[in-house]
Amino acid sequence: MPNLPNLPENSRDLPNLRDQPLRRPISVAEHRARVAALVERTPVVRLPLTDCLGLVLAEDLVSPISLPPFDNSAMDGYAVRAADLAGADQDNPVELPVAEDIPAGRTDLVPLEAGTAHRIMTGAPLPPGADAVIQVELTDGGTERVRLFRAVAQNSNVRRAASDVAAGDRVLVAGTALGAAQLGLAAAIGRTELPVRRRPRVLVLSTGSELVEPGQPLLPGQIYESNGTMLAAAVRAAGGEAELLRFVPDEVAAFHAALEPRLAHVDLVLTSGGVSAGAYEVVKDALADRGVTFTKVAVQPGGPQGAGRYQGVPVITLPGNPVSSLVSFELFVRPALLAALGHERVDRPRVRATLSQGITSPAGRTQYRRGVYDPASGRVVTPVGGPGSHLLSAMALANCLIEVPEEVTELAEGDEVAVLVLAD
Ligand SMILES: Nc1nc2c(c(=O)[nH]1)N[C@H]1C(S)=C(S)[C@@H](COP(=O)(O)OP(=O)(O)OC[C@H]3O[C@@H](n4cnc5c(N)ncnc54)[C@H](O)[C@@H]3O)O[C@H]1N2
Ligand code: MOO
Repeated sequence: MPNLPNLPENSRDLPNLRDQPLRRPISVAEHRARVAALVERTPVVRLPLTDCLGLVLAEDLVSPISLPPFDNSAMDGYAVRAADLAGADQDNPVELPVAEDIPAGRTDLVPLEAGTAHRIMTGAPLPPGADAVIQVELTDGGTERVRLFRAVAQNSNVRRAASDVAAGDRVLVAGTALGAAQLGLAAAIGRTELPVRRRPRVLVLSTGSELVEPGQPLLPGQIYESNGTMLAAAVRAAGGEAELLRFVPDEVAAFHAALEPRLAHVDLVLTSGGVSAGAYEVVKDALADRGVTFTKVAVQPGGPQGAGRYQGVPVITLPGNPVSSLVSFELFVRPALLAALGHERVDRPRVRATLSQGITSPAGRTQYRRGVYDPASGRVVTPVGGPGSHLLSAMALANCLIEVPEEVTELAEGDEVAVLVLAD
């Protein structure tokens, strides 16, 4: 019998569905704190700027140089002495000889003599003696002699050295998230590497004897493995490195054989499936009483959860239903990964919005319904799909989660709700 856990031959020997002690579920906040306490900050390393996007600066960044490093032109035009253009206008242009041509990148500076102009390009160094630049549009563009049709004030179109950054300035503080502008600034002051906390290495392990590799034919009872792809993407989007291990069957021995050789290389193990109340709960069977605590969390979706350390390595066990897996990643794992990287803000933006239609929610559980939030339409949020945790296509249409508090069982059209914004 392919792809089945070790079924006893005699069905009377089948394992029992688990006795579930009727313990009160723990709150979302409690489980979140439990997961957060498990995942430590990663060590500080120096990485090339190209590898730093989305990471967090671990030390203040001090500039060894000024920006701009030299006085330079803000326009394509002519470097002049403003006094030489006094009184110039369309009808009475001033005509000057063009003594030099200064493209950007020219490094030998010839002083500007009074009564002359240097043709100069944007970003090129201002010659000593010049105190203004007149843009080419206000001239006849001459190369030997130039007619200048406007007077200019001193310092016009001149970008002074150090007007952006002075040598010795602290340009970024430790804890800054590195996006395009911050990485651009680091390069502009001459850095090739930055000190950052390295990406947490996460083993994403999907269990389930029913799982088949996408692209292969499906037999009745089989489905394509999707949580691995999804959770690995979520890990990467949160700044982690994901190692993906799919198709671990619902057999404890196979689970251990797959997991153990990888433990030494990862900061966190993230499993999906095998944690609820069935007869073949491989993750629970393999890890309960070995450092991982399995609990019910008062949340929908994402009720059955586990967290702990196995052989010293943090393990978070997510439920197998795809929407449960991703919503619990959002609530519990993503904040922990961001904190491991040193991010100060680990939560999604939270906004108030108005429901476009009524929804219901189970008592005693915080519900996270998938929604489409449109800030342009007066902050309206529209639920997509129902509450079912298999409704992955609705999750793929959603850009937010609608939070319904534990004690609320019914909301009407027009009611105000809290929304966690996942994407624009
Ligand atoms: N008697 C009870 N049954 C269930 C309970 C309960 O409290 N009592 N909880 C339900 C809830 S809520 C959830 S969520 C699920 C969680 O179950 P498991 O974590 O054990 O997950 P599985 O049973 O392995 O799978 C659930 C579902 O998801 C599909 N799945 C699993 N892994 C993948 C994957 N990698 N890619 C795509 N799809 C996957 C799997 O085929 C199942 O359909 O338990 C409820 N039951
Ligand atoms: O809590 Mo389960 O995670 O809803 O389907």
